[in-house]
Amino acid sequence: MGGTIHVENVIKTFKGNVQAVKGVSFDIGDGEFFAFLGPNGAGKSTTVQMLTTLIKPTSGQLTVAGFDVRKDPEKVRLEIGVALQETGIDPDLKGIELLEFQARLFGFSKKSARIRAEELLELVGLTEDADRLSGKYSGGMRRRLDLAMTLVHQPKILFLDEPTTGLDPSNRQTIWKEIKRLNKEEGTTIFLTTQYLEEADQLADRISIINKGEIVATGTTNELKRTFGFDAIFLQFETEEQAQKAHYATNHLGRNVELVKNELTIFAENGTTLLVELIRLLGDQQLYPTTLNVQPPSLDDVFIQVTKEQEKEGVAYE
Ligand SMILES: Nc1ncnc2c1ncn2[C@@H]1O[C@H](COP(=O)(O)OP(=O)(O)OP(=O)(O)O)[C@@H](O)[C@H]1O
Repeated sequence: MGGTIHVENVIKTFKGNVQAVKGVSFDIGDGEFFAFLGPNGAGKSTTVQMLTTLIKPTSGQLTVAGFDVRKDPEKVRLEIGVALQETGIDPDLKGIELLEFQARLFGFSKKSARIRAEELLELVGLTEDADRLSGKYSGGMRRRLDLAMTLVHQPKILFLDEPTTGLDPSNRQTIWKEIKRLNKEEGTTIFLTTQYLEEADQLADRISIINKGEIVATGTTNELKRTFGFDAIFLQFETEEQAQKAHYATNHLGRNVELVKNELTIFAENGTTLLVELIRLLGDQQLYPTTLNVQPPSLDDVFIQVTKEQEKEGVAYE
């Protein structure tokens, strides 16, 4: 079973009949790096809280590392590490003390707790700050300490809820590097929620996007981009008049054509194939752009597309 997660038809209704999660299902394999994305209020935290045994589902099944979260929450807790948005670090304790304390909670002897604490401080680059009060740590240092705390008992699955929010690029890179290492070298299953789509794009094997309590897309980043994203062909003309003419000549191409002053953007499933026809059509009208480039879809485009389409049409993709 290892670090697997199985979620089937899970519903969570809060008091006041707020249905935060509406029949969500997904599977995560042992050692997989999974990113869970969605707009604010989509149901990400609620799902994470159910998986980490902090709240109970209204109905449906959640199995983490082979254990049912409802029947065996204690067993689940021993297999997982959880770093939530709010760090629960006591500011009046030193970095090393916090880690030793955490290790003792997981049954380490005094001596082995000290050794484990030192190992972890080294791992997250905080050895030199071991004896400083954690309350004096910077935001980035606190996040690294928080990550170290979740690793004390070598969990099979790590839940990371927005681990890099508010961090500068260099601290973000440090955290990314460590999470990547844990996943690739130690085979830790990672469940990541993040508002940085670029982070999910670079790190995750697979992504699910949740919107209004329902999963609207699941796949590798490439699959999602192929299915939901469009290439953007960007053209710039010398004058607005030329751009208007070009707009008129190419209006039927692609999915959508946008004109802003002397710039034209054509969105299409396969932009490179369309280029030949586009250049022919423009040539027929003696229209020659001063700039032309094709941009592949980004995960941002996918995100906007799947969360927007569902709002408009109530369509659910999977
Ligand atoms: N304890 C609660 N009682 C009532 N409603 C709740 C509770 N917790 C969450 N909700 C509601 O459930 C919905 C989903 O919230 P959730 O926190 O899971 O979203 P999220 O995707 O994590 O959002 P964010 O990105 O803003 O953290 C929201 O409408 C929220 O207001």
